Amino acid sequence: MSYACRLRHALRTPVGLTALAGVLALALVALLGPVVLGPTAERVDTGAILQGPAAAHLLGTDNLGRDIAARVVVATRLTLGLTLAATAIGVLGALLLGVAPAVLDRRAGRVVTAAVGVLISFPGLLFVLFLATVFGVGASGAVLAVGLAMVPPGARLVQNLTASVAGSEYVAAARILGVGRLRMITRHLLPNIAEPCLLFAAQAAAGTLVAFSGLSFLGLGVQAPAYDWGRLLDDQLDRLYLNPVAALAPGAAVVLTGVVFALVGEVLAQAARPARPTAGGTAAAPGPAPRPARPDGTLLQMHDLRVSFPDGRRPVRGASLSVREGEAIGLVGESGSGKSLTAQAVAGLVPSPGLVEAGTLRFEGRDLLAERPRGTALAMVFQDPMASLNPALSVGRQLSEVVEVHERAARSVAWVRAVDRLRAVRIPDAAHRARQRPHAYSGGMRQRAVIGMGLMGTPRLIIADEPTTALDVTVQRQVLDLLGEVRRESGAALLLISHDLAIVAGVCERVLVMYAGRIVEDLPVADLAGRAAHPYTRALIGAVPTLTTDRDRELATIPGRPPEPDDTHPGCPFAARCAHADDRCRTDAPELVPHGTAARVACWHPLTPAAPGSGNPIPEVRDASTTEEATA
Ligand SMILES: Nc1ncnc2c1ncn2[C@@H]1O[C@H](COP(=O)(O)OP(=O)(O)OP(=O)(O)O)[C@@H](O)[C@H]1O
Repeated sequence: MSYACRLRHALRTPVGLTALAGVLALALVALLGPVVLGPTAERVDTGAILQGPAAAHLLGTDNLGRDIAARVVVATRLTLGLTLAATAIGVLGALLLGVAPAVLDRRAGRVVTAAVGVLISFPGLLFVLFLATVFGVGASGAVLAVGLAMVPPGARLVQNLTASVAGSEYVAAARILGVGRLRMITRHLLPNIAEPCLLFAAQAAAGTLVAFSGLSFLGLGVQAPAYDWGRLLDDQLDRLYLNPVAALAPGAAVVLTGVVFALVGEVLAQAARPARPTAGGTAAAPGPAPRPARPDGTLLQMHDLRVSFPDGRRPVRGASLSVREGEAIGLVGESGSGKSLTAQAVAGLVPSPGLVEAGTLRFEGRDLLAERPRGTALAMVFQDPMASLNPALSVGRQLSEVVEVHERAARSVAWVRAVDRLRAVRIPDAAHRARQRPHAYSGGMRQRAVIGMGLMGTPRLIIADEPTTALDVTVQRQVLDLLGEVRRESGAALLLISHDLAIVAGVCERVLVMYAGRIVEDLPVADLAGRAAHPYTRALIGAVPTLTTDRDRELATIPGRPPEPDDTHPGCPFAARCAHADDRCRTDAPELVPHGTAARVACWHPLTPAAPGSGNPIPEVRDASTTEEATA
């Protein structure tokens, strides 16, 4: 549903109708008031000075005999005009300073954040009075003072909101897509923070009205002969006990208008509220023309990859792997072993302040430490499809954007391709569904849409990081089948990250086992059951439930815990949990070296192949029934 549709819907609610009536009434009074009652409000009548309420003068008269009711009505235009001008300054300033840290480079962003932090520490009222004095007494000085005083708290709010959106996967995906700063702000950041920002703007308008009236009341705002509600309040306050209605009327006008502003904010925010979804993501990166991969067909070449953080954590400690054209490789390991960071290092998505170093990190022959992967050659599918889809954009728009940005394709052409790709990933009624936003999709459909997004270009490698973990077991199989199909049809290679050996065994040809930031074994899937040589791989296999697992026995678990990412012990990281470890294992770390004809292992005491039939057969892909049995 478009914003206009949601706004129409919100306006039909009781709050919406009240807000609409209030806005219409204010607009009417502001437009027609000075025209109809202007002469009455200005007419001096020395014969009727300081009169109380009567039929001729509903709220009485002032010290020049002017009709107070007419003056309150006429003052509406100036009061609203000044309030809206100050609010516009405040909101614009808040948006500019609030979004800046997310799009500027890190140092400039920090300066802006620090400046806002300093400004916000001044009490608001003092800040207004200080600025009003700086800009001079008068309406324009007061507009600037009130507007600028609103900037620091607004900017802090926008900064916080932007930071949460900027950390999402769809923004990361857009960033490596090469989406420009302006587009990033208008398409990805602002639409997703619109709801709280609109509420803030409405509250700010109400606050501005009060602040403005306060300044005029203090004699720092509007100056005679001009008048707004604040000035009228000031004029009548000393007669509060003689003619209370004359003093209260401008105050009541301020309160009622503030209520209308608040209602308007609620309606706008309601219309901007994205129905909260769930999402995963696809990322593809920009770059020049394709370069052939290495002649031996190696697409991704990684040697001694290290990812570290300034706090001393070193979650990836020398991972080495290679992926050849069209190959499907599974990367398995316990939670925290560094699988995701390895994938993020390839895509250039390691979160700040993580440091990525490597002996070699090449994709299509291109050094990834120096340049980004080419165009749409690399597609990423993340775990949570909702986090990688922008909740404020239709799914079709998000897919089209990939080719609009990369191939400068016309919108209509990009849209046709988006619908086609959604159809390819079996989204039913794709033409209609493309116009919907992600919340209207089921979890499985979202993940399929994310895979479709990866297919908008010409991916040579798809990195799927736990793509089925967030999904219901019944749709896991569909998504895995789809990944396999996509790979066969597009010829792309697949790096499938999972903590679940069964999933990897069902989809991949080769398995890499990761432990404490290193690859400890690399072997064909067919060898998993009987020929795994690393004790850790054997233990992982032993922990996989199968259809023949005795339900009355507890599943095998690996005793002990993996080392923490800041652990500095020398030797094999698995030594403390390994039944075969000796002194050498505890002091020297083994390298990943060839083992047999088709495998590599990092172990001083690789195990000999298990006797035929004694290995734990890995079930193809755990489906709903197996999982239920396993957990029963
Ligand atoms: N942004 C970060 N800052 C500091 N440490 C981090 C950060 N991201 C990850 N780590 C550390 O790196 C370790 C490995 O993280 P990673 O996400 O790569 O593990 P994983 O094997 O993918 O595990 P999981 O299956 O749970 O996602 C984590 O345990 C954490 O200690």
